[in-house]
Amino acid sequence: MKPKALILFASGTNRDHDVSDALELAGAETTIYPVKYLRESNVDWSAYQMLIIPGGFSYADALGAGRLFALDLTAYFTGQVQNFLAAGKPVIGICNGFQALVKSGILPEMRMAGERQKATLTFNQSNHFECRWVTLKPVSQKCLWTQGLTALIDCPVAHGEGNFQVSDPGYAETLFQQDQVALLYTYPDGALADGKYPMNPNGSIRDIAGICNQQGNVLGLMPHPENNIFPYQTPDRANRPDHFGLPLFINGVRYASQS
Ligand SMILES: NC(=O)CC[C@H](N)C(=O)O
Repeated sequence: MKPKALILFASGTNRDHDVSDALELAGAETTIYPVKYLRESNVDWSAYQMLIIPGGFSYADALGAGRLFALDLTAYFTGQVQNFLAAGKPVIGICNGFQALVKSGILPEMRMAGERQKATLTFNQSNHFECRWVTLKPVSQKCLWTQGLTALIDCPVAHGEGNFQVSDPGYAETLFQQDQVALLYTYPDGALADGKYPMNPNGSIRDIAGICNQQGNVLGLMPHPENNIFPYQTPDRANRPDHFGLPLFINGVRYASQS
């Protein structure tokens, strides 16, 4: 049976159909629900095996990108989200979704009440919106989404607040040691970006493009692998035919169908 993916939509979300296409191509059945509808209905989230928080400009990025979407997750849907996390089901937040997962305290690890935030996503170092293609190296073997991926992924970024930073400089190293760094920004040949712009498009510490939680089921990433799933989407498809974003979604769907 195809695993069912629940895709959340808030006003201003715009990559919901893109991620839906990627997941369906990877073998899932998807439903896009406006959070407004979810608040007013009694949809049973436990009928879904995957939870997706897509990219966009939810609530016009008011008070900081992803912050109000984060409130949806922690205020309106606390129980459903906690159940998803506790069950170890695959969860992915892409770009605005990553911002929501970080600002809700779900990533990098579940934040307890009163605990200090260990990481954030802030304004790009360039001080402007970055819309460009980047190359990613999948790293984490703990993260179910990136486990076993060997090929680099080419895909676009499109964000103003994608600069991943940590409150304690040592914490970035901890994330590496705990195998929570899922994806890194690299040069097109896979060499680390080493902070160099534009390979690292936003100034993220240690070239971190995506992280997972300690359990490895929740992935958050700034770039958009869902926008490189068909050959015609790649600007350099003659030379780089093997750097699609689809394998990441196949991993998530495979895991969901086994559990
Ligand atoms: N593509 C996106 O999800 C963008 C996220 C957010 N609106 C930003 O600009 O940072």
